[in-house]
Amino acid sequence: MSSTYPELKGFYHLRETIGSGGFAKVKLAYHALTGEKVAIKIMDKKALGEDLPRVKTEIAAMQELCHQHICKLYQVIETDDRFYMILEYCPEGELFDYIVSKDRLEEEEARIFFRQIVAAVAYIHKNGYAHRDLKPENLLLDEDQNLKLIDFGLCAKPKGGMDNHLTTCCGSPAYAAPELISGLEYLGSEADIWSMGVLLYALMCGYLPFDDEKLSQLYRKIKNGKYEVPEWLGQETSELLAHMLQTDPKRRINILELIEHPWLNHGFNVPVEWSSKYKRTLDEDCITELAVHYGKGRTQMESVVTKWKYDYLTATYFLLLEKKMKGRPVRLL
Ligand SMILES: CN(C)C[C@H]1CC[C@H](N2C(=O)N(C)Cc3cnc4ccc(-c5cc(Cl)c(O)c(Cl)c5)nc4c32)CC1
Repeated sequence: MSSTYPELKGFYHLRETIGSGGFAKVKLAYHALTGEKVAIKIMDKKALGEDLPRVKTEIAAMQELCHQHICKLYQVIETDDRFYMILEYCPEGELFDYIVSKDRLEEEEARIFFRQIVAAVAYIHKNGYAHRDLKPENLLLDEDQNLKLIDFGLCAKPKGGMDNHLTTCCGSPAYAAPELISGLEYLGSEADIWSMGVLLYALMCGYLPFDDEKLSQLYRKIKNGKYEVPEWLGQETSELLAHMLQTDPKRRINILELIEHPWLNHGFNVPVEWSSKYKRTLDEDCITELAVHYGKGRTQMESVVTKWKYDYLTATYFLLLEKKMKGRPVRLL
């Protein structure tokens, strides 16, 4: 098998295919030095065709974004024919399937998930990115039922910052903001808020606020902004949704108001923790273990790791840190 993917031999032990998305195949694998599970997204350059830029966009974004509710990128391998992205493994799959399996979520469970989604989106906006394809299919569940945001292929980092407008119409139609589908200039942050409104509705209803087989009809419904409010939503949830699914982007709730919104904070005495739990400073124990393993001095090890080349060393450092955060021994095999 490893002859098919020679670049992985000795570094990762490949297992079964766990999913495929468009132009990518995702396989389960074990990182040889730590024994930790990873997901490897494998893309064939020829098959990518004009989607090649999306891969570069996704890689660049994920190398910059390091957050507890964003799927972690550990390593990138590029060959003449392929891209490999070594990613954080999320065994419970897509949030989409979880909602379908439960028909719809109770308010308390929806709130826990939505706080994690808002935390991830606040973090990427703070770092100058708009995701532009927020939907339950792009939110995965890890083994602790925590959400991890994926698929940054359509994200944008507007030149000059988030106050600058975008024009490309992209993302999934049912989650797309009215200004985005009208071909108008739009702000990525405002479009993401709309998509999160559709997401919250889908979490609590199990179906979409705007839906139609005919794309032109769907667009008309989105621009009209009218949707059904089932009685189980309750007053406060309906008000929040109305403020997120506001067709005028200038009157739509913004991310800072969203973080403070009473609905998000019901039963919580701490606001949404949107900053990253990953520290800027290197973890001593991980550096020590790496230095011993590679027979180098600590200082030399630190300077090599901080180059963040997203090579096998970067992956090994992050996976050692993962082991430490899960209370497992910080040891290389
Ligand atoms: C339909 N989608 C657009 C793609 C689908 C591919 C399989 C994937 N998956 C699954 O479907 N399991 C059932 C298992 C699974 C486990 N861990 C994963 C870890 C990362 C990813 C992942 C996939 C893609 Cl295409 C990415 O761009 C990124 Cl950043 C991350 N997918 C995983 C994954 C879920 C999404």
